[in-house]
Amino acid sequence: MQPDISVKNLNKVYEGGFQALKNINLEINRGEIFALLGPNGAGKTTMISIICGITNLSSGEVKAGGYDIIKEYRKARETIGLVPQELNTDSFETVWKAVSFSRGLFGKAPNPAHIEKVLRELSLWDKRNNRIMTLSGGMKRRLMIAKALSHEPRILFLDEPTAGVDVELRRDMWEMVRKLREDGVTIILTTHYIEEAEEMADRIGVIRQGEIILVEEKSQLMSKLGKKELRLQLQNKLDRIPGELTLEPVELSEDGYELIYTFDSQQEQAGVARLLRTLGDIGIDYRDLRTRESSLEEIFVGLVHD
Ligand SMILES: Nc1ncnc2c1ncn2[C@@H]1O[C@H](COP(=O)(O)OP(=O)(O)OP(=O)(O)O)[C@@H](O)[C@H]1O
Repeated sequence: MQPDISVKNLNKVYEGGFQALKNINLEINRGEIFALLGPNGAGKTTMISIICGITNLSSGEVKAGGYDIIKEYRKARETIGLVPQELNTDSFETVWKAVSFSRGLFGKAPNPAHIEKVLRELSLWDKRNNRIMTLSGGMKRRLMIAKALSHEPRILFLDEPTAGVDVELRRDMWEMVRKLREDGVTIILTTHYIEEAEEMADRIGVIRQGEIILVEEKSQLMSKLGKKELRLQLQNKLDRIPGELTLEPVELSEDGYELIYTFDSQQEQAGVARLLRTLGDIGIDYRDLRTRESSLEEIFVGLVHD
């Protein structure tokens, strides 16, 4: 199957000589939710802007919906809806007019039924005759999405979609993005909230200093790079790790009441069984035991700050 977005050997050098993107290769499949993670200044917005035709590329080839973004700009652009970071929507216009106008910009014939559907899905239907300036911040954000969806794009870019929104709206937006995916829309989002990627993404790409350093299915990423931790609360305090355990990846908590055993998520559980057996053999009792898996956040921090 042809990917919805295809980026080949993409480079971006800004005027002044700063290279913001270095030989990016990436394919995004139809109907997936792809999260692009990276620290500030890594190149996320630059990449999105190039794919959407807002910024020129320096070299390489980019296709959206199968169309070359330079040679077939209009067709490529038509396949894309972009929800930018900035909310630049303070106006006297009504919600309905603003969304209808956005559709017109793409040269598409009016389709009130589609606009109604979009407004209803984004819980903006009741506000359709309200002026934009009277909307709350959260509603303005929904409006940005409605505008991006007005021309029925098959690809939706969300640049930091939930930055600064409250928890409830964030959950609503996640729900909405999932619904869009069910409708077959391909979704690419950049986010600083690792939780967002963890919750929603099918695949995750990590970008650092203009380079894609990893692209992986979320589940594989978690199991490949994730760590598990077993914490044993001891019946009696230990002053140091017993000699029988020195070869194991075990640490003792500062207060001496907890043994912490760390192992790879993929590793089989034999190590745990061996540890518990050894503890039994040398007479160390424990009151409780807990396991914990590392979060995507810990994996991400490990990747970008080494
Ligand atoms: N017009 C420009 N001219 C020169 N350098 C630029 C320009 N725009 C961006 N840059 C630089 O390119 C790099 C990538 O910026 P970009 O905005 O793509 O990062 P980002 O990953 O989106 O960051 P953030 O998460 O902070 O939005 C940064 O070092 C930035 O300073």
